[in-house]
Amino acid sequence: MKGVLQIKGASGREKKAPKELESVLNQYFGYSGFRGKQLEAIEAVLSGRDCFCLMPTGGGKSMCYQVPALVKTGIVLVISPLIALMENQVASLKNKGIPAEFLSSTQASHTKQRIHEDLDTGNPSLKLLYVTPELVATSGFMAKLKKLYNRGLLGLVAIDEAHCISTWGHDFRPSYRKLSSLRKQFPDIPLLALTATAVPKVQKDVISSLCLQNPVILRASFNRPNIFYEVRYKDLLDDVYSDISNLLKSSGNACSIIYCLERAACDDLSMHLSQQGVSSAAYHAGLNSKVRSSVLDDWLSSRTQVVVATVAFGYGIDRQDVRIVCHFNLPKSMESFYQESGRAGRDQRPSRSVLYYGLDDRRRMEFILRNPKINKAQPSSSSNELSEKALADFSQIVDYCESSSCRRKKIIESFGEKVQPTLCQRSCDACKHPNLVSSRLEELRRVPNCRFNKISPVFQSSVKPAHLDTEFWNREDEASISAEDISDSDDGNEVVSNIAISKVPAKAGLDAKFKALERAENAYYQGKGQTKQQGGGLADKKSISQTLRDACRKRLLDALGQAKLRLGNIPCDDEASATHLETECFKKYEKVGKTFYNSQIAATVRWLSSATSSQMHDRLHAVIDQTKDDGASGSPDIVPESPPASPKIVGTKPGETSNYEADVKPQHICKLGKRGHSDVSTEGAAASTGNMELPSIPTGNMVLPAIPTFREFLSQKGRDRAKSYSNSQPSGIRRKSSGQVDKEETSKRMKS
Ligand SMILES: Nc1ncnc2c1ncn2[C@@H]1O[C@H](COP(=O)(O)OP(=O)(O)OP(=O)(O)O)[C@@H](O)[C@H]1O
Ligand SMILES: [Mg+2]
Repeated sequence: MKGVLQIKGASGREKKAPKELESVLNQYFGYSGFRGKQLEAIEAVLSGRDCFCLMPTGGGKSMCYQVPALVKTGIVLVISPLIALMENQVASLKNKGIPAEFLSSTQASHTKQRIHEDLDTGNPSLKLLYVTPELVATSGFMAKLKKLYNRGLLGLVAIDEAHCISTWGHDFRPSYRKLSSLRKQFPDIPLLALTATAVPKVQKDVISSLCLQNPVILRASFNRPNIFYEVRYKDLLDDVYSDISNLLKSSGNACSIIYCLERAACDDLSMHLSQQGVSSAAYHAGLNSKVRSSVLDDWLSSRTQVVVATVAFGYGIDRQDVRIVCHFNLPKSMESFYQESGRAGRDQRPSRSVLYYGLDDRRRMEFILRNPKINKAQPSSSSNELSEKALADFSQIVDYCESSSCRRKKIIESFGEKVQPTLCQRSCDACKHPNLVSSRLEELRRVPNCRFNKISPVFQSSVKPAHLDTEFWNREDEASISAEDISDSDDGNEVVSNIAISKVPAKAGLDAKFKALERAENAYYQGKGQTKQQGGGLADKKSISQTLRDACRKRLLDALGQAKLRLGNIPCDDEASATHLETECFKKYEKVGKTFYNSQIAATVRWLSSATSSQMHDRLHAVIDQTKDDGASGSPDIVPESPPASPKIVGTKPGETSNYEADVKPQHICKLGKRGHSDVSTEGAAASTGNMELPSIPTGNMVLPAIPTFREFLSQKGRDRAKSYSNSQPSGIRRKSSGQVDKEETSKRMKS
């Protein structure tokens, strides 16, 4: 290699004048001066000190160990979390004529052998060696390092992405914890810990976990002044796909990254963008490595404008001129968001971060985060603690989106840094267009509450969501590390990566997803020690208790009393009628369980609040007949009112038109018994929720609450939302037609 400055002794002080260091920077990297804390970090390790260096994403942390490698005796060992990251840096160093290699199971054995042979020589040619934390933990590799150290050939150990060592960090990696022995193994070799994303608690944790001794602590500001931050609200957009594609088109084919939570969403969005004329490709761990590297190559060489990716597209992607980073789904924490959005504008030129906030996305992420796998590497942490922490981290992102105050300030303060009020200079949407942001948030608040709060038992469960296909960590890369490289690896316990692994193919149709949903629901009940309805009895928790039945009968009795007040005398015994109605509900749903039973009771109460006399008569005829037969009532026969002209909606207020009228489907028509007595079809065991209005069943002159199928239940919910959302929208706001919302929301829900 050309002109490396040779200095005696790997350890100890090897001070260099800043001018000399600058000339090395210029000679090898072509940069005229150091950025941020680079020089201080380099000087610290050259003086033999441990150093903790916190610099923003794209701040140039790599230089803090690359320059020392060129001026220091011995090899710089770089510990890095991902093979992709190592490959990328090694290739770029080699291009500059700097002898660098990485060791991983992905390399051919002859390459590995060549590297090992070089390390074994008295004077290795290598200046930088990149390895995974798993490899460092193996006894074989540690022995090799010891040999290097004993021969005075280990110059510096750099731990990149050092926040991975902390369980409080956003990408905790159990194998990083093994690095705590480095300080003891190599007492006089400087350790350099580098990270962009560490709150004060994580900073302390990193320093103590690595046992850094009297380290030089360098903290640059987290501020990325060249990034404009913006949030867009999916629920207020006509068409999020068009919005994104317009955004990308208006940027003039700029290089961009879009992050999605799920693989299927990447494929889907990439397809939509391509259809709308944006050059894009999907990238996720579900694609084979050939496809992934060709996607990456095309993007790096500008043949593709946009990569639509999961977090698999992350560390190590060092394209300097990324102009836009979009989040199509919510990131899981502010740290993840900062890392990901920080991939924009590494060349320090103006760039954008656009986060698409959706209420459904929020619920989905909350569900995922509620289900962390117990991390055995941390016996003190219960799954509840982990989940609480994850939810607390996530709430910062929700706050970022749902607040009208400066986005930049929110980001920076989340890392514990104080912010001057004048810092932003209108470089976020909230500072640039405060009125617009406030009014959008107002609109968002008018989106029905149920979107925030109503979560089905499935989504609250502690079971693994079989229908989710998310990526929080690049598993593929980890999986590619062979047993040879991983000694006693505990990555199987990794918290973040195990949260959701799909068993449903990404492109599974709606039916498959329904089935998966049902399976998840079954698993939920099993997880609760309960048996779902299939063919038999219910375990205690799900069964309909006598107390519940009595309470429901009382509820029906009250509703019946109100109905009688409204309609005048109806010749039926109240107690018997309430019992009759309750028994109907019970018979229908005793095998299914109390959720459906409760819903049916609620539907019946609503029916009682709007039924006509003739409808009451028809439904309660058995009780009325009995009353008459018993001679308990001397009232004359009821003269039925005219049947409703069109099917009515149970619970619809007088004068209110409904979207449902046209939707009553033939399969719902009840079989009529004698005198119009209904026998509601039990097809599809599902029911309304307490606040859902369901289509009634027209049966001649009678209207009964319908029992929708599971599918209808979901699409009804969509219609319901669309209706109240459109009611809540001020005129002039663009909105979807209810049918459109219905279709989209149902399919969105199913995608989740
Ligand atoms: N002094 C400098 N002057 C100009 N460009 C620099 C300088 N130092 C580094 N860079 C460039 O900045 C880019 C980002 O550097 P680097 O990858 O080291 O950032 P990082 O801090 O490690 O970011 P991340 O946190 O995302 O890993 C690289 O392309 C690098 O070559
Ligand atoms: Mg880096």
